[in-house]
Amino acid sequence: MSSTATTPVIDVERLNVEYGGFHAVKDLSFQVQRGELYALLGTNGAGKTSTLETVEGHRAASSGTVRVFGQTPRDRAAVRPRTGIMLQESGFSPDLTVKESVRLIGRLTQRTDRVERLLDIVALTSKAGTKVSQLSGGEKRRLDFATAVYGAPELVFLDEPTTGLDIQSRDALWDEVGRLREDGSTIVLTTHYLEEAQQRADRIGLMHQGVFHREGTVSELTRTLPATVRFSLPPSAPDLPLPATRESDGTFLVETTSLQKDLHVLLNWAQDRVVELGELQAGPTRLDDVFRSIGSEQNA
Ligand SMILES: Nc1ncnc2c1ncn2[C@@H]1O[C@H](COP(=O)(O)OP(=O)(O)OP(=O)(O)O)[C@@H](O)[C@H]1O
Repeated sequence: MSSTATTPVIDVERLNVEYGGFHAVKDLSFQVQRGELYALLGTNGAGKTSTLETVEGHRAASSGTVRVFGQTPRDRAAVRPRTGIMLQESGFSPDLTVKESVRLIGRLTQRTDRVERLLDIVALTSKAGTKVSQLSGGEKRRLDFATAVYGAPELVFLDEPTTGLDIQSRDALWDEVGRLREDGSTIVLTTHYLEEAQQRADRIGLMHQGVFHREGTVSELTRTLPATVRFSLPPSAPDLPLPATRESDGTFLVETTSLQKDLHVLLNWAQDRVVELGELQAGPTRLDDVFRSIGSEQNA
């Protein structure tokens, strides 16, 4: 591969963000490659917004380097036309209509698109002439998304994009993200909905107190923690074939790093001894568990 092909879309080297004496982001380094969906996740106050604002060019780093498309994001003229941004708080003028707001983004970014196409994606066609101030919270989020993906930018930042959206809107949003990715766009996502990140992210940076607690693919992050099997047993059940702990609600919990094998052992045992496993649930480690481990590792 040529060096251009391997140049990351985002390259952050030893980024520090300080507010007065408070060190919010500490020597953070990461890269996002072209076409990746990278999720920046973390506990409250971890430093995600501070990091994103710096990468988006809205905030100067205290030290370290940030490159977007190989250039400094502070050079708005170079980076803005190639970037779509959906912030947590929209900055629309309340007096503009939905259609005018989308058009304005076209002028600001110098990208072209069909306003009708975008309004259709976010189901705001019937609200095209409505003022932004008269939209519901979810409709404003959808308008934010429409403007972020206007003109299919090469890089799209989605800051908690699905907060407050109904299921139809979420599905439509992820469909459009899928289309953008097919065309090679790079997506940076923050969300507190861990399932979304687990399903969709290629890689995750999990921040805590200004540093990465973990970084990697979903399976790299979850691999270090056991999967779980839960079930209840009738009172007279024989001894279990593998170690389990009894929870306060009477159910049994098996923690395992070999989910398939141990589940097989358990099911065979139940079949042979005609034992009914009630409320049986088996599942791989979830990102929630990785998040919870942040607190327990600290307390250990
Ligand atoms: N302007 C500021 N002045 C002083 N401290 C700040 C400022 N902005 C953020 N901080 C602090 O820096 C830390 C990181 O904040 P940041 O908003 O980057 O976190 P976050 O990961 O986005 O959190 P959340 O998930 O709660 O939105 C927090 O402790 C916050 O209180």
